[in-house]
Amino acid sequence: MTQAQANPATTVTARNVEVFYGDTQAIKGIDLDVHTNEVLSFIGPSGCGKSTFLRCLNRMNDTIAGCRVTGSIELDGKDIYHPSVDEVLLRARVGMVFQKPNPFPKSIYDNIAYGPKLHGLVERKPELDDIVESSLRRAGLWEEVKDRLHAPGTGLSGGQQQRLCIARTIAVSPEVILMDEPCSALDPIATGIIEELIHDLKEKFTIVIVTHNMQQAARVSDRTAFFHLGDLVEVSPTDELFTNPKNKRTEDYITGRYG
Ligand SMILES: Nc1ncnc2c1ncn2[C@@H]1O[C@H](COP(=O)(O)OP(=O)(O)OP(=O)(O)O)[C@@H](O)[C@H]1O
Repeated sequence: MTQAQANPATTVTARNVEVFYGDTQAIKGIDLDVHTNEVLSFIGPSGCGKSTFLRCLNRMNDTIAGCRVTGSIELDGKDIYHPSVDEVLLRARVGMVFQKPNPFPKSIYDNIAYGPKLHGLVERKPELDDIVESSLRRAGLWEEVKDRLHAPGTGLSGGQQQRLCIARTIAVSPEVILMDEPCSALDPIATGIIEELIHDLKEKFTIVIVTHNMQQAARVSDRTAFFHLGDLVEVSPTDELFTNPKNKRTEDYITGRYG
């Protein structure tokens, strides 16, 4: 085993994270490290807290009335819940792609250009053009849209729209990309394209993906975390989790005994 495998660099460190919606506890005392440049999948039965925990990682739960998060989450060793943290900047560093593609009602170009302009990442139009092109290329969409950059993003197919949303996330150079069931609204071909893209993206980004689909977790992720009733039951290298789970609850889930 190499040193890098023995001690992988960690981008996100979560300790004793609990989440409450009003008086109801959705997440119980979760400890988890997200390793740099890995793809980490969250799996588990509906309602087990995958999306809730994912949203803790860029403070999206702050936008939900009555939702309370306790414990600590650090990004590169810094507390993301510290009062001095600007949530807009945090969400640029920890970007998010949602279940349903949600391009802005703007042109393809402006969908990508919006974030870099908002965050003052560019001063001149040629630099912006470069970011738009490189983000679309990285998201595997450039060849399909390069001749219609000023057409509406909402005019693209569902799979193209999801790649546009990924390009929009990439355009502000995040460290982490959170994906909440990014393929659930897509057909199998579009899903395959996104899965290949996830594989390519991990070279540059750290990716955490919630998926309902165990085959998808097996295909795309380096490690998989199994959630059940608000607990993080097990996190293991993906092949180990599916072939040799450590926990009986994980085994019951992957063998289809519930879920
Ligand atoms: N906005 C909310 N207000 C109140 N309760 C919520 C809210 N969002 C989620 N919950 C509750 O928190 C628990 C965890 O839900 P969450 O959506 O995180 O689970 P999940 O594992 O992502 O489920 P699914 O796979 O069905 O998307 C559930 O009991 C759910 O009902």
